Amino acid sequence: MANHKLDCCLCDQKKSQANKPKKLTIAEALDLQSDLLHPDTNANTRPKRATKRQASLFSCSSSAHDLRHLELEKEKENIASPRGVLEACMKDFDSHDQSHESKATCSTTRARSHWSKFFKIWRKKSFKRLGSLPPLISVPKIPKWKSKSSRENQVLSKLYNFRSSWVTFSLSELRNATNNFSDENIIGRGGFAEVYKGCLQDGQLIAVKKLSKGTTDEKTAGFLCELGVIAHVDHPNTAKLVGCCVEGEMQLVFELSTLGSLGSLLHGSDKKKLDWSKRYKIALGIADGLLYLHECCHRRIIHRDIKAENILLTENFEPQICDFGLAKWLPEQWTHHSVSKFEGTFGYFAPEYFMHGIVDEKTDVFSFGVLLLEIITGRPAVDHMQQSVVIWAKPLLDANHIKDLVDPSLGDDYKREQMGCVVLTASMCIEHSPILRPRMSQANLFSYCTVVTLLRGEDHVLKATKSSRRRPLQRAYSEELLDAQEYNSTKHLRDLKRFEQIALG
Ligand SMILES: Nc1ncnc2c1ncn2[C@@H]1O[C@H](COP(=O)(O)OP(=O)(O)OP(=O)(O)O)[C@@H](O)[C@H]1O
Repeated sequence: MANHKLDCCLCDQKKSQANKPKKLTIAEALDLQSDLLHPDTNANTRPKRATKRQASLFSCSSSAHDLRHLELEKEKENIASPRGVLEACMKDFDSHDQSHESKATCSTTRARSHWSKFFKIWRKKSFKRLGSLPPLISVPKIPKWKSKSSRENQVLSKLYNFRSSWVTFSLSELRNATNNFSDENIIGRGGFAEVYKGCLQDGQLIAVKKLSKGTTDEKTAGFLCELGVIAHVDHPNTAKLVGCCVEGEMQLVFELSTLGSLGSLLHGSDKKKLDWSKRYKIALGIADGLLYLHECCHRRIIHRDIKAENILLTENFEPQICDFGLAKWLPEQWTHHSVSKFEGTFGYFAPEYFMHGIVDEKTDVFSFGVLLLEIITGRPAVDHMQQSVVIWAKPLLDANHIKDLVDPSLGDDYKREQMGCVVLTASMCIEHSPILRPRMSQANLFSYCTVVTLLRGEDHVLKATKSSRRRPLQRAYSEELLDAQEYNSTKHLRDLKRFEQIALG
């Protein structure tokens, strides 16, 4: 699960260790982020770090842990978050058995009632196949006077009728599928999980994400968060959940993406497989997936960990966004979500997230811009010298030196017009002011810039956007914040210093 801390491993630990973002101290992270925000800033004006580094850096580690704990507690109480909804209803279900009255608590909201029924069925295991969870807005209001069984039947019929199904697996089924979780079947390692390749009895290839790292609380929280979000997600460019298992360790089962992650291809020995047409297809697909999460699905979802390792590739090089362990639902009326703890992957953090803990669509857009730079240049977000691709690329982007930006392994083998569109999109997405960054509906403009895309009939994004419940174009909180103050270099530096002080206690 993606509960990264700045002081812990910042990316998955796949066999190829080369070119991976490295473990950074807070001070190093601050320096890098300062560079990222101010490539031109004189080194003397950067936050000093030598003495701070000596200050026991990882007192910070324990305070971060405490903050995480606090955040978990807060989220448990917040029924607007997937974790909150799930846990509240698990609790309600427990108490339901002891007292008939407590049922009323759960039925105070349709959402909680819905989840409560779900858990009841799931735990009793009276059947194995469940419909994926319908969007909460579609759950019918059930009059309180109706009998319990009548209400249950209505909810169940909704569950059955809702789109594709996912399965509750037994541990023995997953053991059989993965050769008893043999090391040879491991295809990925993340901060909190090992991922095993497997094959079900009917021949379906699967990836089993076994949450084996972290405390029980962390594992449970990560499992509930990812399950709560992914159950609402259904798009060609998002990972496909097959089911889950709660026997032994908690496990999520996905369709196998045979080519693994974009990160492992782009920064590994199989880079040659990624010619320009594939890279372009991948960029378009990720943009479609992210647009769907932000603006077209039932919930407004901020992924919070868009990076090359979290983009899976099917055998046709169709990208699928995975790892929803950090994802947040934002209620419609919320301008943003604030976090007090930094989770995600260094090198992909938007400035306003790093400085103010602001999470909204624009923070994902920034990460998407970094990802586009990786696709164009073939460089990792942060290389083994801890150099950020953003800092490296910025002068070349500003001077429009496209030839110097392009991955040397591509040579001249790319379509100029497509490359121009992707470069332009990347440079817009990594603007340090979120106001200047496009939304995904705009970031996706590049998919309409080329004849190739139009010939392929990829107007589905436009259609999807039109047909979806369009939200009024609300200004993001980060936009308001930066509008209210002229965000200049001096203020950036002051913010950096303040953050350093908070981080170092
Ligand atoms: N469905 C899948 N098909 C193929 N490989 C997969 C699949 N799911 C995950 N992987 C591999 O496992 C790796 C880790 O998966 P994932 O990112 O979900 O784990 P995590 O513990 O949440 O990681 P992180 O530390 O990034 O949060 C991926 O980068 C990918 O290489």
